[in-house]
Amino acid sequence: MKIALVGYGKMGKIIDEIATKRGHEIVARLKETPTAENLNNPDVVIEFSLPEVAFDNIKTCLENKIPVICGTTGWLEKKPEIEKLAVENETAFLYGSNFSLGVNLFFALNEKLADLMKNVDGYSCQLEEIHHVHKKDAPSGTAISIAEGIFKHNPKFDAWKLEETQGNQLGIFAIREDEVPGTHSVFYRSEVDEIEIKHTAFNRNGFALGAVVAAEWIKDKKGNFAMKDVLGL
Ligand SMILES: NC(=O)C1=CN([C@@H]2O[C@H](COP(=O)(O)OP(=O)(O)OC[C@H]3O[C@@H](n4cnc5c(N)ncnc54)[C@H](OP(=O)(O)O)[C@@H]3O)[C@@H](O)[C@H]2O)C=CC1
Ligand SMILES: O=C(O)C1=N[C@H](C(=O)O)C[C@H](O)C1
Repeated sequence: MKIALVGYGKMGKIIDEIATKRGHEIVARLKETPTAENLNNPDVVIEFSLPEVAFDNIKTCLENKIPVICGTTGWLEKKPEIEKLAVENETAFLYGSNFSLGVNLFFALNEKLADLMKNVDGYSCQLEEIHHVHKKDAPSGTAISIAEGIFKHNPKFDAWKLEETQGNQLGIFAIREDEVPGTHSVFYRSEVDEIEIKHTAFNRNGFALGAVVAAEWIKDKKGNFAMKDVLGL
């Protein structure tokens, strides 16, 4: 398969190595705005860039009828527009706040726990994410997905906010520390105990492998997808 990498920073470089080992050809490695010319006719684009450029980058790819796998976080208020473009251009789009298998299992576990806790009194809920100091957005895209998983099952919450939980707003502590690749926790605390579920990434390889697997999966599809479709979760 021919893959164009849009964004060639920490993630783009690891995706390059993994995709090449899996037999794919990398036809573009872009640190700038993609165009029909510099994309070099790929089967799929994998987009890991910056929050402020992701929307325009994805739009250009979809308008050129190229399927896009996007891992860039921090631009999601415009996702409905992108999903419309994927349909109008008869191509495919998949956004994942986190492409690792472990986090996608964690998302499912979080929803199960949220469903159990919805009728239990006496527990407060709080999220925490820890990332490296270079991260541009807060809270992380993964923390937002975890919060949305809780909203789906527990009607006590319908919005998130940074810091502490308050009323219907689920709190997310966003901590920036050294070179931490990504740690996410959900806490339910009562006066007598605490339940914690936690995912810790040891490095970025799981994110990169998931993005390549998603690119292999989406190649001949049309429409809008999520990582749970790829993994059958
Ligand atoms: N979904 C997931 O599983 C994961 C998502 N992420 C997310 O992916 C994104 C990228 O992460 P990471 O690789 O660590 O970030 P980096 O900052 O290391 O890389 C960003 C890259 O984008 C390049 N860039 C700048 N402007 C443009 C442009 N207009 N078009 C294309 N590329 C451009 C930068 O170039 P230059 O260096 O020249 O500025 C750089 O190469 C972040 O939003 C992060 O949160 C990260 C890990 C996992
Ligand atoms: O910026 C990162 O590094 C990461 N970003 C994603 C996010 O915002 O959730 C995924 C992962 O946690 C690493």
